[in-house]
Amino acid sequence: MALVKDRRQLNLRLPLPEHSERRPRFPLPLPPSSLSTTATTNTTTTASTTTTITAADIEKVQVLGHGNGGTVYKVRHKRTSATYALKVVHGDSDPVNRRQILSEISILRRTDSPYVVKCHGVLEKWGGDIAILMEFMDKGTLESLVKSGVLFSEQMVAKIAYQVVQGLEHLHARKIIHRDLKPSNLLVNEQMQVKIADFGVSKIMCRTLDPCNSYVGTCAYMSPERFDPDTYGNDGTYNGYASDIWSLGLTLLELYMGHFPYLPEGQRPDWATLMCAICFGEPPSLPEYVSKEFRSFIGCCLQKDSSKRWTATQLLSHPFLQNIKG
Ligand SMILES: Nc1ncnc2c1ncn2[C@@H]1O[C@H](COP(=O)(O)OP(=O)(O)OP(=O)(O)O)[C@@H](O)[C@H]1O
Repeated sequence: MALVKDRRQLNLRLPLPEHSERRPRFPLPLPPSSLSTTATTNTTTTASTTTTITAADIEKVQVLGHGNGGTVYKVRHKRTSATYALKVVHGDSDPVNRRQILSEISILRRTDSPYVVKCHGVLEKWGGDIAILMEFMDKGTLESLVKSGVLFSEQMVAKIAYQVVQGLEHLHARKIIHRDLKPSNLLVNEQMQVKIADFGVSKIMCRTLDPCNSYVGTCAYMSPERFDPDTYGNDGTYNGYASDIWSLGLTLLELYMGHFPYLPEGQRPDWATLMCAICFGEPPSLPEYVSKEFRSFIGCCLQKDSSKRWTATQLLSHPFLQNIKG
């Protein structure tokens, strides 16, 4: 069932990465590749095949969206007619944005999961720009579906939850923390496959529980310990893995409720009020009529004390996700 609703857009970003992440300055070499990307400028090789794709092989079809410092295009491979998404960060863009796309490339190259958007390669110089060739997700983002009025049933939320938790388990096993999980960073295709995307502010942990005290990502989906590590974190630091799980809980709640759960529908967010609600208020909850499995699953994600929050691996065995086929 679809219901068109007038929705407000949350855009509460704290865009500056922690200081250490702003160095070194551009120009930077491309991160080492585990894909079979060629060294040739303007050339890339897909991960799954040995076909080499050059910039001349693809043509832009349309703009899909704009992110921080970059543009995502729908592109077509001229010979095969295969469709891809091409994320381009422009040559003259802010060094922070260039650093973020290099970090995103590095992370995408470490991942190989049906639940994480696939990187087919990197076009090192597309007219002076850096571009990532990705699989094309034809239904856009979960945010765009919510905004268009799609109402998600409990069953649909469970199917989405299963896929995102699988994606998070894959990332966390590789010590990758997403740090900006939200409906606009979850891509969907016609088969309702959901994949985690946008690793611009993600972090690869050197040690399992490295301190991770940076305010990056979107404030609205940040866990209490990211605002107040002393109260809700572990020895004044925060566990980034657990923080991704909090963002997952809020995201699923938003899908089901049709609006950002901390605010009544249509109310404009106010940063200070929101931060107080996250840190000092009770976590948002589901209406009474939902199943006990659904309520429990959200409760396991939205534990204010990060040490009580379930891990991605634990969530995969939660009753809410049983009987869901991947
Ligand atoms: N692989 C893809 N397939 C289809 N559409 C995509 C794909 N990747 C991105 N898009 C579209 O392009 C838009 C911009 O994506 P991008 O990752 O650059 O930034 P964002 O997540 O919207 O913003 P920010 O980078 O500021 O967090 C997305 O919102 C989505 O609509």
